Amino acid sequence: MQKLIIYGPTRLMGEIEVEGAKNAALPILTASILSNNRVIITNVPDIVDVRHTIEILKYLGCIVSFENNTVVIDSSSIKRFTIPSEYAKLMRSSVLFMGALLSKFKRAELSNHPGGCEIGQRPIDLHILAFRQLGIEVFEHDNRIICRCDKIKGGEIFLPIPSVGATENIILASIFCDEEVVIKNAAKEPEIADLCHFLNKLGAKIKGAGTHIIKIEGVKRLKSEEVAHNVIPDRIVAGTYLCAVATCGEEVVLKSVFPRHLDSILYILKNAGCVIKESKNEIWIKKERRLKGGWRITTHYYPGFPTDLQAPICSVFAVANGVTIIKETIFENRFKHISELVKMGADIHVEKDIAVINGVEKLKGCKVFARDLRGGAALFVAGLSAQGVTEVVDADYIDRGYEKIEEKYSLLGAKILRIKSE
Ligand SMILES: CC(=O)N[C@H]1[C@@H](OP(=O)(O)OP(=O)(O)OC[C@H]2O[C@@H](n3ccc(=O)[nH]c3=O)[C@H](O)[C@@H]2O)O[C@H](CO)[C@@H](O)[C@@H]1O
Ligand SMILES: C=C(OP(=O)(O)O)C(=O)O
Repeated sequence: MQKLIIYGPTRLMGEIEVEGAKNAALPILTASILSNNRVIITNVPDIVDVRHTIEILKYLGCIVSFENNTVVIDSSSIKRFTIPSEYAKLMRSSVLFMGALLSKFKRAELSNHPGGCEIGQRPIDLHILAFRQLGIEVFEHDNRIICRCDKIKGGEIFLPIPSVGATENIILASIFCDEEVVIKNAAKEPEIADLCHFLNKLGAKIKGAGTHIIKIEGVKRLKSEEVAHNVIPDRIVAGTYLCAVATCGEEVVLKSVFPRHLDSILYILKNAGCVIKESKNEIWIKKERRLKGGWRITTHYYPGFPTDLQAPICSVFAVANGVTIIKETIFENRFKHISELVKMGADIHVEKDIAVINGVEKLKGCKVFARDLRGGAALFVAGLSAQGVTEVVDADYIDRGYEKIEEKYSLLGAKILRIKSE
């Protein structure tokens, strides 16, 4: 078990490089099993979910190395098409191996419902319905999902919800489809566009990534040459830095970032009183005065306000001036950080999917429990700004998606100690 001890209050100053995106790296690493040659993926964050994905790749038979944020994968000796329960349970993105293995072997088995943070029910009904539309037989028994097909049919698949995972799984399963597959109401998240960019480098024919209509023209085979790909910057990690500066104050430059992926949060922070300047790959943020609350923030699919930044933005407005209302529309159980923020002195009330935040002057450090990845990040941000010592217990959740968080924030002046215990 990991604990982070944060000595607040902190003012954050300096420059920081934003790491590669977890939610792009995970599907890209999964998709690499389709390649006929070595793939070299750079800018891969060194986080627990990436380590787990590499374990799965090795279990399947791939030869994988991971050094200096670069993963090299040789999948020529891959022989298995089953993801055992202990791996499936580790993280949500284990479900994406279904689509990739179906393209590779026309068979796939996930021996458990995909795991990950408990932020809602997170069914996979849309993935399964879509697979069936592609002509794949899907059997479900207990939590096991077994898929097989002779070929992947083409056709139109309408998603009633623009699910990120379902969009990615359909794309992965359709690479060798007989006729064109058209996904309507596809998710538009930049991480999906990055996955498609990588697959096209491998030789797939995907058009429309980043829009609501994605078209996959089946190919007979992928190219045989080695492919390299650099993962896009993590907009949620970048957004968390922005929230940290907006909560604690002072001046930071984020480097290696795509500002256009962060429009929704930049809009709020600028209007709340942060001074922000952007260039192509950098964001400069300065916060000198207490921010103005009084906002209504609703989480939405991209390019709306991301659910993954809902928890960190709660910490920002917990200490702003005025009442801010936050509505979580994507996941049913994503307010677990609120009771912990209240322990730190925040004045927040939750009613179903709405959190009403009445900003207080200051938070005070105490012992708090991370219950999921971004909720843990929110407590971390709150701890940086709080008076005194904050102990974030179960920081293992944070390690799923933030690379060496205490080292990165120490570079900006934070004082943080990591304690590992059994
Ligand atoms: C690894 C990864 O990329 N994770 C991201 C991905 O998760 P994930 O791919 O799991 O999220 P989805 O976009 O699929 O989920 C959105 C909503 O659709 C529902 N749903 C989804 C699939 C399905 O078959 N049936 C169904 O009802 C979910 O319960 C949720 O309420 O997108 C989420 C929404 O931006 C982010 O919070 C996660 O960080
Ligand atoms: C919910 C998240 O991840 P996952 O879908 O992998 O659980 C997240 O990144 O905030």
